[in-house]
Amino acid sequence: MSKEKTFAIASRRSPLALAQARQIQAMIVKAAGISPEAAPLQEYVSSGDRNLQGSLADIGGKGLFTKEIEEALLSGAARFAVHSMKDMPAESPPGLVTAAIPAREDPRDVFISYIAQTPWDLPEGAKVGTASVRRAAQLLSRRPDVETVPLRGNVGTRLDKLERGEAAATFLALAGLNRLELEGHATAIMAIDEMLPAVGQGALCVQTREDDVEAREIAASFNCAQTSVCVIMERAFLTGLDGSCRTPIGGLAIVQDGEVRFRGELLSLDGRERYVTNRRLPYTDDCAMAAARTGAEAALELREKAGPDFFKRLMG
Ligand SMILES: NCc1[nH]cc(CCC(=O)O)c1CC(=O)O
Repeated sequence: MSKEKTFAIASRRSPLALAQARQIQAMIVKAAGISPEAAPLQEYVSSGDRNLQGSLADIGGKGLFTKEIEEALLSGAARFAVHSMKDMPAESPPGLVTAAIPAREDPRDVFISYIAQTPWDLPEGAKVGTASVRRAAQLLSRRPDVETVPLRGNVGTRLDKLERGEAAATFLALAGLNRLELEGHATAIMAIDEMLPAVGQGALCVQTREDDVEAREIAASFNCAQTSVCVIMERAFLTGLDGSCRTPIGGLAIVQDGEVRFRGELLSLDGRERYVTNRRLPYTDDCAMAAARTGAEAALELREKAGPDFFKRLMG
């Protein structure tokens, strides 16, 4: 491939975003046979990173962390963008596509605390810091006595806040800790049936302009077919329920023994209501459409289980 061309990669400026972008940079360099200088990282400060007060749900939900980067792609300033799949809105903005979903990192959450080994042996009434309505509801469903308090900021900031005693414990995605080589901070890894991860957790989204055939071809070479199918199923599930970030929703698909195995759950904010669905689909080379259908059906099942007033109660 041509050595004159540059393939700038747009990323958020947080340490995690940059670590993710560097991983993708290595894949691009290898796939395109270019030098790292031909695929420089470009850093952007997103509106989500600038407004760290309040809860994520209050300041505008999904899309918050991706807008500036998408503009860089559309203007041609960058050829690739790297995002956490978990932070991506349901639909691609006009003119952009998801060109690759590389192999997923560990999707599980970890528990971090200086005073307890697991969430189940926290002292009564302990303050647990999390800005995630999902993690809060999942915790409260089994530990209704604990108090959840907001804990915001990037991974490093949250670890610092915990150390300073702003909360007795917190939860973080293991994928993020692994990418930052901070996994030593984990006190315990949460089992999937204790804390079902967020849809897309641990997966990355490599975005390009729709008409950038060259960039799309490079990205396609490191797409992971299995991860893509899993993410398609999970995101169809999320879209079928609510993509706003304001509803406690977990969803994870895994390819195992020739099947895509999906588990999804919907909770009330206080964790007292919890609705679960499990699905299986034979895994084939062309099961993406069926995966999307399965995810949507799972969402419909939970809508029916939760009842017509569930979302009204949630907001009210
Ligand atoms: N919402 C922020 C965010 N987006 C992606 C990750 C972790 C990495 C991943 O899930 O791929 C995190 C931090 C966290 O939840 O601990």
